[in-house]
Amino acid sequence: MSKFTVIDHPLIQHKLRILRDKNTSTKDFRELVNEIATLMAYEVSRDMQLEDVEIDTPVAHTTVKQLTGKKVAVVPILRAGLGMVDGVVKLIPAARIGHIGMYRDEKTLEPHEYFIKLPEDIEKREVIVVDPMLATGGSAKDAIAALKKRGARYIKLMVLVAAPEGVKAVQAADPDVDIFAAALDDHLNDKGYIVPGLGDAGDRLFGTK
Ligand SMILES: O=P(O)(O)OC[C@H]1O[C@H](OP(=O)(O)OP(=O)(O)O)[C@H](O)[C@@H]1O
Ligand SMILES: O=c1cc[nH]c(=O)[nH]1
Ligand SMILES: [Mg+2]
Repeated sequence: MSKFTVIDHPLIQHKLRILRDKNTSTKDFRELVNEIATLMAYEVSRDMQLEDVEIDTPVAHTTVKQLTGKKVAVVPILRAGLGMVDGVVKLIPAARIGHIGMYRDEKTLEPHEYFIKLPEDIEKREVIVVDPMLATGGSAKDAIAALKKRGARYIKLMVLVAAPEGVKAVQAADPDVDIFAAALDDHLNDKGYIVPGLGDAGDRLFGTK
């Protein structure tokens, strides 16, 4: 079974409270999604490997740590995942970016893939899939399956708001994929929206409704 971690740092909780408010503007919503993504990336990257290297400071010769190991690819699930990319890249500037386009049919709640473009060496990279919302889990599961089909092996999923249904579904389908969320909400309503949630993340990010 994969790990499910809620990163409930006070700064994240405070920013998420503003994000959830229906009166928050598109401009603020966009900024906050990126800010929370940056704070979460700090924790999501905690297990990155380090190696010892020797350097000279102005005062002495010493052994220090530097990053080694796998390079990173950030893969947003379009559209809403795009809102988190800059926030993650702020901390991991050398990351490559892949894109997976996915929309959820409003009636059936089934996900449909409409675009995919990944870094060529995706099989060697640690992949951080980003999407603000994990609802039924259908979109995340299909995105992960599309990545695995193309060779990706080291995958993490980072979301802002998760529903218990979505966490369970991804853990069952992908026991190798650790999930990180800023909050675990209560349930899904009959339209597949997370309750209390924050509404339609894509529409709020891009101002389309
Ligand atoms: O867990 P699920 O039940 O699959 O729902 C979650 C998905 O729904 C939203 O995308 P949406 O389909 O609204 O597309 P958008 O990002 O273009 O708005 C959200 O950003 C997730 O990708
Ligand atoms: O609550 C939800 C569920 C799916 N997608 C969203 O954007 N919000
Ligand atoms: Mg949407």
